[in-house]
Amino acid sequence: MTDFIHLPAARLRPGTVALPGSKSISNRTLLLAALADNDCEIVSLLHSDDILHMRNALEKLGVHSRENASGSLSVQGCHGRFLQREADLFLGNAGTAFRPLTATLAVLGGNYQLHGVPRMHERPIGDLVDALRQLGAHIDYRGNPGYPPLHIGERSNNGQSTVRVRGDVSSQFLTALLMALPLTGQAHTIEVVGELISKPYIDITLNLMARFGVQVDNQDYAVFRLPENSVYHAPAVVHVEGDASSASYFLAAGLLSGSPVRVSGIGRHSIQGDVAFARELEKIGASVLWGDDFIEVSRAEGQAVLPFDLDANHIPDAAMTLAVVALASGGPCRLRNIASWRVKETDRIAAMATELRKLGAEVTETPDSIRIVPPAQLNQSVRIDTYDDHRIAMCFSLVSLLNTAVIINDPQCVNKTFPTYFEVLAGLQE
Ligand SMILES: O=C(O)C1=C[C@@H](OP(=O)(O)O)[C@@H](O)[C@H](O)C1
Ligand SMILES: C=C(OP(=O)(O)O)C(=O)O
Repeated sequence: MTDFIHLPAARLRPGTVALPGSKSISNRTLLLAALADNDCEIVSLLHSDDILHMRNALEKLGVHSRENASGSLSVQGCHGRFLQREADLFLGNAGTAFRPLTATLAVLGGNYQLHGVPRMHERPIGDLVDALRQLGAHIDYRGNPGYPPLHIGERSNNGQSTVRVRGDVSSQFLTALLMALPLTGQAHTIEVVGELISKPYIDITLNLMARFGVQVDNQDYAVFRLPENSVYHAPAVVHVEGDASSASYFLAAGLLSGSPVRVSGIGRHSIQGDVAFARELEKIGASVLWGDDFIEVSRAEGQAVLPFDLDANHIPDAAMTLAVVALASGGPCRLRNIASWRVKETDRIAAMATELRKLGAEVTETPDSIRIVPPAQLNQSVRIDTYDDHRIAMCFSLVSLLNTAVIINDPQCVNKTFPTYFEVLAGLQE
């Protein structure tokens, strides 16, 4: 039986949402804290499936952590070497756990099985495996070549000091390599082959590595140099920012409803590229207020939501929210340079096209873009399928702010990054 949530057409009151922690920062911080040569307290960590997969994996690898009365998590660093040299790790559909753990375990060596949900076994990892093999890593594909599940064995030698990795399928391969290479103790150069996508996620990686004491020289996102004798050393406390991709639903709600909606936990100094979503909203009619710890979006009376044509490569996750905003724009909209959508939780270009058409939009897809012509009037009470993709569930919930009731199938898929999403959205309603 399909579970679903019925969202009646709704109006919002002005309100504030305290964002859950950033998925990208939470999983990077957990791994770096685990590898550090000291202990670290992590504040405002995200609680969701993707983070549980990383935490469970680290526990199986022998990393001790403790939840404090305040809700923070203390992690005991393992000095760049896991106690457990054999483990079977189930990582769900968490790219930010699967890719970095693959690189870390391949560099450290051992006897490890890494697997996930069926969709994870369709998400490419070959470019990362090819890069790790240049370092002498032993990795076998246990299913289809180029995809999980993987077996990781002992590393045979120190391999090359210059490693080449493709950057045009997922930036997570480069992130994984960057975080793992300091564990060799040697100097390394990474050369990125092909144009790197999703660049702002590399900024998050480099920012957090620097906070853990490892400075990487970034030459135009094409060549990265890591110094020898690097050791991760944790700051006493790391505060995880609110999740900027999760913020996109509420910021869009501010534009669509016109009622001021504020998100707290991120602000003008955020290290997450997805805060650029607010700037894109500003270009299409939003009024945006930037604080140190909040972003607020509203729309002036009489101001329309405008159509757009955007290269969204820098904000692949938040761009899905724009695809739904397009329904309110009164004209053709296009999102370009988003080929990576096809290899994420589902084929997101195909899925968004199918679901937007149910609402009456005319949609054209290419291998790396989507064009959306909104209908004069949206179809009522459409059932949106979610393809086990949290972002499809969250972005289509915004249809309820367009005088249109909508049904979202299998809404529990939001557990990947935002388990309380529908309660928080309901809390903003009049
Ligand atoms: O490094 C990260 O934290 C992420 C990188 C992005 O993936 P790609 O680099 O595959 O686009 C993004 O879509 C994902 O949700 C999180
Ligand atoms: C692509 C995403 O997830 P992952 O970290 O699994 O790649 C996402 O959250 O939109």
